[in-house]
Amino acid sequence: MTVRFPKHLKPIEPQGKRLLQQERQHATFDANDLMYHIYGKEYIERRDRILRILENDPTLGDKSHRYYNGRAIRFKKSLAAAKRFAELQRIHHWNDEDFAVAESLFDEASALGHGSNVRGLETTATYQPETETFVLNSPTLTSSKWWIGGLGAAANHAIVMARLISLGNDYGPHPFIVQIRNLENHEPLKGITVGDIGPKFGFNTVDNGFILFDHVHIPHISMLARYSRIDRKTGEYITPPNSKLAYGTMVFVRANIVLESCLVLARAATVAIRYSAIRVQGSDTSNPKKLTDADGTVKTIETPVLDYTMQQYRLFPIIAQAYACHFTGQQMHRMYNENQEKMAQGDFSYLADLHASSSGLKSLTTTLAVSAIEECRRACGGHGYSLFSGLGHFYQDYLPKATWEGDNYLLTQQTARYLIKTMRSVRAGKINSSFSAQYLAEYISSPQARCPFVHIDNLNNPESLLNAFKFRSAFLIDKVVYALDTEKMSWNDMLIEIYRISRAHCQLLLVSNFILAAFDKSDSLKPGIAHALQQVAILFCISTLEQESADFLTCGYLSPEQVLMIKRHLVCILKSIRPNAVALVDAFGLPDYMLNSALGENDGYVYEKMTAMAELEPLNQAKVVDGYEDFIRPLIHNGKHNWRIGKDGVARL
Ligand SMILES: Cc1cc2nc3c(=O)[nH]c(=O)nc-3n(C[C@H](O)[C@H](O)[C@H](O)COP(=O)(O)OP(=O)(O)OC[C@H]3O[C@@H](n4cnc5c(N)ncnc54)[C@H](O)[C@@H]3O)c2cc1C
Repeated sequence: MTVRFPKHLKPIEPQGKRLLQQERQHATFDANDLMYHIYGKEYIERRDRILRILENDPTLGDKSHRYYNGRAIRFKKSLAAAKRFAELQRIHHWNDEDFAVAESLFDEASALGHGSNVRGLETTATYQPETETFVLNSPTLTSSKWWIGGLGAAANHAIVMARLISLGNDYGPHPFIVQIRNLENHEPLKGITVGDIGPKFGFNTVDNGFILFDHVHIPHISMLARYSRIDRKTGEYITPPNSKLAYGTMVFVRANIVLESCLVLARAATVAIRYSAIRVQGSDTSNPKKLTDADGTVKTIETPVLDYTMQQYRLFPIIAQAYACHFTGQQMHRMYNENQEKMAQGDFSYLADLHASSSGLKSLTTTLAVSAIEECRRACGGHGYSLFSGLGHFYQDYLPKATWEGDNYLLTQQTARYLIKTMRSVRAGKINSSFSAQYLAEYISSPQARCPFVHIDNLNNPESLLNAFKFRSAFLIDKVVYALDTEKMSWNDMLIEIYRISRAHCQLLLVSNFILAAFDKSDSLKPGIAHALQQVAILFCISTLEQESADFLTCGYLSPEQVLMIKRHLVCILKSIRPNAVALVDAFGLPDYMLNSALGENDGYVYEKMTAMAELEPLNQAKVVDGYEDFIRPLIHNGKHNWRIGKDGVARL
């Protein structure tokens, strides 16, 4: 006997499906048009083709088990999923892009899906010309590699970063590919201590591992030697043609992280916006909600929480951030490709700017995405805390993005170092064509500039908004340069400001790319879409301005009156975006299979899905819980002298 909800009960009217339909009817543009614009037809066709395969697959089709199982079962299922992915790749001839799309749709980190790149500080790889082997050794407990994805239980090989030592010289960290387990029985090879690091906040379907090496010999060919190598016979170190080449790859990885941040922001926003359109609470007496029935009668209903300005203030900027990250990620990919072409011709002039910006953008966009998931969870009220919201595991698994691929605070130092250097060059009269050098030069030529906003309409001018962000960033950089060079402050004393200048520069990049995509190319867009995107771009600028108003006031570019005007205008923009809120998240085109959320799915059957999922809860698979006889009954029956139980089971005094 299991716990079941009475089948005849329905949610109170109006139901979620109708409310979402009404939202969609009121939008000023077609969400599909915008979806095709942002992703392109080819991507959507590819995604839909792969989605059909995944949804119908016996191993990958059903994600419901994720909510009810502990680590051991989920880990085993993730191994099965990884195996199935490999089979599907073979069966359907998926290329790398297909595979990446499939992984993003399945959306659960899996043991086999993650290679590991190991940062080694103390581990050494000492070359022995006489045996033509490197000797891998971990001299201390702290040299143990930790956190390596897929290593704990599954991997047979690892890429190990170790300090390369040859002929008595230490050449610093280099990568080696090392077999770690026996391919017959999966036991660790001699001299290798390897295992799982234990449970984590999230990401528990991945076996992050530790490893130690005790004088393990690996052949000469194990060293990954694209850029630098060791002569097999003599042990001589042969240096890379250009040490900067590896930075190009980092830019590529970070461009993908920015695009992924878009997906994360979009996913959290989709759940929270759709649910907020369905969730009704109280009534906005100044503007009661009306709903038109099929027969034309107009009824007043409770207010969907999405109509409350505070909900809009919390959620609409997240939609805007998602679009900003999308256009910036695309722009980074374009610049990465351009840079690769230039580097192939020996021109490295783009690289420093691109690398610095990519570091700061990784930090900013993943920080935005982490806080957006939590904000969206809270915006869903109590149900946001249920795993059925689809936000819980998603949040837990996304959190480490703020730490890996460069800790988000540490990374900003790379960006700031470049910006500081560029400011010094520009002050010395050396101005190049990079975006950074250009806006720093503008500031130096006019450090007393003030914002020209006098009327609320001026706040819709993208050019003026962009100038405000340029001025604020340049001002902050200039002040840090002054503090370091003239006041002789230490780098450590300036770390807080250093973080701020990276943040300011990267917010400027997001603003600039979004404005470019929404305004400069608007001729190629359908008018409805262009207008909607432009509103969202303005919202992004204004809400960021409002959040960072302390900086804009400090630099003197904005006056307190202008900041007040911005705050008031923000409420107007929220109102103007309100009719398009659901369409704007629909345009992200995230399939239900990926959202895996009772609150956020496309059809709006929130309460039906919550109850159906509650029925699957293991505790509900019996009407009387396991443990009743041992732990609950003795407690209750302790006081039995005070009461009696009737035949109907009802207690009476
Ligand atoms: C889920 C997960 C999976 C991972 N998977 C892998 C993997 O597959 N392969 C792999 O190699 N690694 C992996 N890692 C490790 C990850 O890359 C590192 O944890 C990350 O780079 C941060 O380094 P750390 O832990 O040494 O932090 P630390 O450098 O010790 O940082 C601790 C704190 O000190 C601050 N700090 C450190 N140095 C400075 C400084 N110079 N100035 C100012 N502040 C500073 C940081 O901002 C941070 O707040 C994974 C981590 C996690 C959480």
